[in-house]
Amino acid sequence: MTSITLSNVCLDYPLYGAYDFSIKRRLMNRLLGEADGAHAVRAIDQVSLDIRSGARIGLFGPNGSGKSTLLRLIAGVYPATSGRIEVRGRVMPLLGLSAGANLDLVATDNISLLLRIGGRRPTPAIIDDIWAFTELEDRMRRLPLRTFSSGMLMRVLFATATAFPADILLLDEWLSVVDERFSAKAERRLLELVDGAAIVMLASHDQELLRRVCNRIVPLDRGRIVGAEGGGETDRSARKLEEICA
Ligand SMILES: Nc1ncnc2c1ncn2[C@@H]1O[C@H](COP(=O)(O)OP(=O)(O)OP(=O)(O)O)[C@@H](O)[C@H]1O
Repeated sequence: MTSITLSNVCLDYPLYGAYDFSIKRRLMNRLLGEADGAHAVRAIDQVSLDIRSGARIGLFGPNGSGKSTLLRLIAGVYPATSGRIEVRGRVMPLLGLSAGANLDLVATDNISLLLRIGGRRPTPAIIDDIWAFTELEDRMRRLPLRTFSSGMLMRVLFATATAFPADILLLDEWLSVVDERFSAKAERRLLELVDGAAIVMLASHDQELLRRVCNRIVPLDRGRIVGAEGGGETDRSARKLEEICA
């Protein structure tokens, strides 16, 4: 049974670097009237969620409310500072351009690496299929990813992450960088995966997209779930989205 359970989960990002401890920085803090000692920002604050098969969760909230961080916690990119996270099922995270890729490695090595991280064996046929989906020139296979434009990079990461079906899809504002034609093709592939997945979690500011895809909205603000969040049918959640956006 595919499921995601979070119990009182918190995540603090450490802020400190050597600069925070310098005399100059402390002096500046005094002059600006800021207190010494704030070395972490709490991005997720006591979040509890119980998500079962069939859930299409929309994470909604203002910039910095914790949507991306929550998805990264569930994907296992970050460990929780406190609380408990239990994920049952094969997870496919599409979390943005910085997640998972090694920009100094050539494109095909990145594809192999990402497949292995996902528990798949990268055969030449699988890599050929993934590359064909990107529609990029063949010579680019052997170039390091740092030489790719953000749209090209997104094509490679998207094609790799979506090459196989998954039980749980985690999507963070995904298709905004690619050009229109690839975006349409990618959306078709994504919608097929959404149909096949047991659980989908989508972070977005796009109310229309959330309305179309989700049957439950989790509104976040400053790392907390706000309002009377609860599971429910599409119409209840859609109404709730209207209320949240009002
Ligand atoms: N690497 C980081 N180091 C320190 N603080 C961070 C880091 N990443 C995010 N934060 C902080 O954590 C909080 C939550 O950020 P997060 O990116 O999860 O929000 P979000 O809801 O996805 O925002 P947006 O809608 O702008 O994408 C914010 O206060 C942000 O400043």
